Amino acid sequence: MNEAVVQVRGLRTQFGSHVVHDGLDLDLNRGEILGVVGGSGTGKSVLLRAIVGLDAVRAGTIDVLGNRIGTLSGPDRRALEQRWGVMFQDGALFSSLTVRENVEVPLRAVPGLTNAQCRGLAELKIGMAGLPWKANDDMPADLSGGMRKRAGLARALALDPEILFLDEPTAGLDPIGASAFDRLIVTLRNALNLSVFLVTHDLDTLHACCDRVAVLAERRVLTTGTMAQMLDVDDPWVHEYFHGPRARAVTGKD
Ligand SMILES: Nc1ncnc2c1ncn2[C@@H]1O[C@H](COP(=O)(O)OP(=O)(O)OP(=O)(O)O)[C@@H](O)[C@H]1O
Repeated sequence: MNEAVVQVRGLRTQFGSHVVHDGLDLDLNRGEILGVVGGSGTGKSVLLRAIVGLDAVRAGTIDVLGNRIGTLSGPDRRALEQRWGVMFQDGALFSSLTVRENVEVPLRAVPGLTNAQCRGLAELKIGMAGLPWKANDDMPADLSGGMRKRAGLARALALDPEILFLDEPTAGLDPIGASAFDRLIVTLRNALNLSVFLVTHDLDTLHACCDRVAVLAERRVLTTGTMAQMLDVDDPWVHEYFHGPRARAVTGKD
């Protein structure tokens, strides 16, 4: 029996008169890597931001690890935030802090951790994200795009989260860097028993990482299933996406 660590029901989000989601339902099950795909502007990032409480919800409910988003007291909300990590598309690092200091930011909010413990834990997470120790003292501006993403991942892992939210983790990476990042996501999921909500356009990432895919279209989740199941979905966008030339290049099938 699947345990949903994220459960979205009847979600409606909108900015002014622009409705992004309407009646959207989605589950992220414990231990799975769920790929969230959809055309540009279908609301993948807004969905991620709504789940972690950064974008307002007009209707519907979002439960994360049994807690209803939008109803929690300050301390409960902060306690819940410590159980997830978010890696935004550009890494969202503080430009005036070193990589280690960036990763220390969430650790500093934990009562009882000494400076030395924060430092040690930050260095551990930076190593887990696949960065060399030399990167600890680098400023974000000194890093390549791929290294910045790994630094953002290290920060997302800082508090030993149960859920990892990744917004287009391989966007802008060269194919070798992207496939290394894909492998890292799977390795970390397996080692840390993470549940992963992964927004992506990258078909290679879907194939390499994802147990299930959710397709966003028409303001809701149009379909969910395995990559194999996506091949049989009778919808023009889904068909083009999973059977188009780029999909054939990934699978090697005509
Ligand atoms: N803060 C905001 N204010 C107004 N409109 C917004 C805001 N954030 C997002 N939107 C709009 O919501 C829609 C969905 O945006 P979102 O970034 O979630 O799309 P996406 O599916 O992630 O797109 P892409 O694949 O291009 O990154 C877009 O039309 C966008 O312009």
